[in-house]
Amino acid sequence: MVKVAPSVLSADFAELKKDLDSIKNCGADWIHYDVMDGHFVPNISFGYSILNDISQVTDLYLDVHLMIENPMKYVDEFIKAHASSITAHIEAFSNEQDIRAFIQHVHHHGVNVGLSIKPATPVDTLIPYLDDLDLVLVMSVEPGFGGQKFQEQAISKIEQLDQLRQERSYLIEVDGGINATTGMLCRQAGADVLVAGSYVFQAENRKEAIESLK
Ligand SMILES: O=C(CO)[C@H](O)[C@H](O)COP(=O)(O)O
Repeated sequence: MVKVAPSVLSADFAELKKDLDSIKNCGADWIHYDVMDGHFVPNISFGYSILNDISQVTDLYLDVHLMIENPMKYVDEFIKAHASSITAHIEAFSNEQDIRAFIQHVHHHGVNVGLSIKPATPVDTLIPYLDDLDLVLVMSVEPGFGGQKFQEQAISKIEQLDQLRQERSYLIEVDGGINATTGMLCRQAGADVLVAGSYVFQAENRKEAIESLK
């Protein structure tokens, strides 16, 4: 069954513990944690200290999505803050050696590792690394903000990633503009994890929203 990963970017930060408990009770599988630095994307969110606090009050899988320049500079802080997986953007690296070093480093610490692609980045850029990844994150909006419209080209990317893998060697995750309709299209294309921010957190009934994605 598909996993649902509500993005805490859309949570009420003054009521974070309450919101985390609410999405767990409503059937969320993972927490998606969007880290934005104001450079790689034009928005600033939160860092590793808040992740560490969250890790003390939930047992949900902590799916960290780094939308930052120089991911290697901060990765140890997110490992120490109990990330379950750490995904960085392939566009944030300047060469293949740095990408391989990042993957090896995260794995060395027993944490799952992923690479993400922006809407304009082709799946082919990921091919050299796929055998070493636990997760591939397809952005279906331009990273930076919640509440944007789903970009359809994500579907063919998910299909391509599904064809490239054997025995679900890596999970395919999709993020941005996910609701019951777009979520269904992504599932049919082969997605395993649906990130949903506004659709879950702004729903009148979060349980129904999460169930509609599953
Ligand atoms: O990574 C993100 C933005 O960069 C968010 O996770 C994503 O946009 C989810 O929000 P929504 O479901 O409201 O589109």
